[in-house]
Amino acid sequence: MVSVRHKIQTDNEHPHIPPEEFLETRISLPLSKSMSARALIINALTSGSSPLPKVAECDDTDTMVSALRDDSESLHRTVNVGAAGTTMRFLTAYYACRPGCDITLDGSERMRQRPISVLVDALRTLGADIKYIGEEGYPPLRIRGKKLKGGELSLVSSVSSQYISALLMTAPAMADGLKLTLLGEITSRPYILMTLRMMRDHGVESEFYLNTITIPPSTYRAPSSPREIEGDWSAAAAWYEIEALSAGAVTIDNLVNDSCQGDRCLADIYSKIGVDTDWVGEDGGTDLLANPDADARANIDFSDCPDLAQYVTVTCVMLGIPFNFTGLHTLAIKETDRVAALKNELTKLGIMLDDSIPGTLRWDGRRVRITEMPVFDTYNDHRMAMSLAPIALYIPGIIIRDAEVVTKSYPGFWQDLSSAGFSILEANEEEPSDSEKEGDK
Ligand SMILES: O=C(O)C1=C[C@@H](OP(=O)(O)O)[C@@H](O)[C@H](O)C1
Ligand SMILES: C=C(OP(=O)(O)O)C(=O)O
Repeated sequence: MVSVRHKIQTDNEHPHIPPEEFLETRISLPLSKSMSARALIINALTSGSSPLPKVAECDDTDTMVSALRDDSESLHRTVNVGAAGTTMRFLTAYYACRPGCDITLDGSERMRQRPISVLVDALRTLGADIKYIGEEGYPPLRIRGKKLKGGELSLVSSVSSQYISALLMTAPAMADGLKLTLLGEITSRPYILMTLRMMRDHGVESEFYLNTITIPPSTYRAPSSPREIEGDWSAAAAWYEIEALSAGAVTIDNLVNDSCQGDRCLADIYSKIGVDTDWVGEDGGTDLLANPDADARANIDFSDCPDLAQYVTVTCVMLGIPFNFTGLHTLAIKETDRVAALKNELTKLGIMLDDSIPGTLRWDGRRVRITEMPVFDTYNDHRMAMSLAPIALYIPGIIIRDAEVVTKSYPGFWQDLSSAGFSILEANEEEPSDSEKEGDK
């Protein structure tokens, strides 16, 4: 639990930012965990020695690194992926097509509630041997690896793109390759394109025409120099939020404009709610420049970029920008039910969000005055902690419980916030009661 303050003092209703307390910082973001996960799986599927780029240093990537490292030592074991959904889904397909392995794949309590049947059904149709150990449709899984037959398959694509990426990366090793027809709305499409692009870097061509992706049987080839893993655009969201709320000077060192990460659309989203991006900023960095619009209203579809929703929601409520967000149907099966978590936590700021239409979140701009210092819960979700922390710019002294959750994707988050001028204090778990305080005297 940490208490987050910033030098900027405001009154809650009418935030003001004294010029002498100007926020100025230069940040180097953690590397993309999505690119890292793909680089690691593709590298493991590439025969011979393949140079591996520098990957992210965070819980989700560490889990994947150790699972794949231990893979050469034992084919029969239990692998626990903790809270890493991408790792869970990618390893399921990886082990299913790895002849000779017999793996029990498990995760955190929450992972056991995150559905995986779309992927398991698909892999079984392609010839895989996978059994549910506990509840049907959810981890843990027992996977006995074998050469998969592959072939033609139709798949519901509105639940998670991770199932699709997992199948695509293992497709070249299938006897007949894979012809995958995506049914329904495709969620998180840019992540699928990232997968295909990184496969192409390793010599595997594919065709994505209308809603069908075709990958012939083929082998991955090591590129002469591997694609560098970029700074994480999803992690940049906290800094766009900080810039929007502080109107300070935030420079980011390692953002790629022509990125293969779909969350690059962050720059476009924030240009509509008050932050411009100057790509050729100070000393080669990217400068974020607040450009507030008093009449802004935000209508945003998050189906291509679900990981940005929490940051943009908190930004809008703090800036008083009414919104209508759509494409949020997958948020219920992430680290927590993110819409429910946002609704709960923002009531602590006197804000009522409306999620009566499934997959949407709306706010009409009204708030009621709060009288208590908010103590925020984080629901084992790194993005709850990171999106709520910037509220300290308006309400110094907020408390964030279980602040260490950020290590899932951004272990240096609190350190980076400190260097930007926030003061992060360890808060006592239990406030002393009045009688205890009396007794101390
Ligand atoms: O493939 C990936 O690297 C990811 C895909 C997205 O998940 P969904 O496809 O389940 O939306 C995203 O939310 C997740 O953080 C990372
Ligand atoms: C949803 C996320 O991760 P995962 O699905 O990999 O657990 C995330 O990082 O926001």
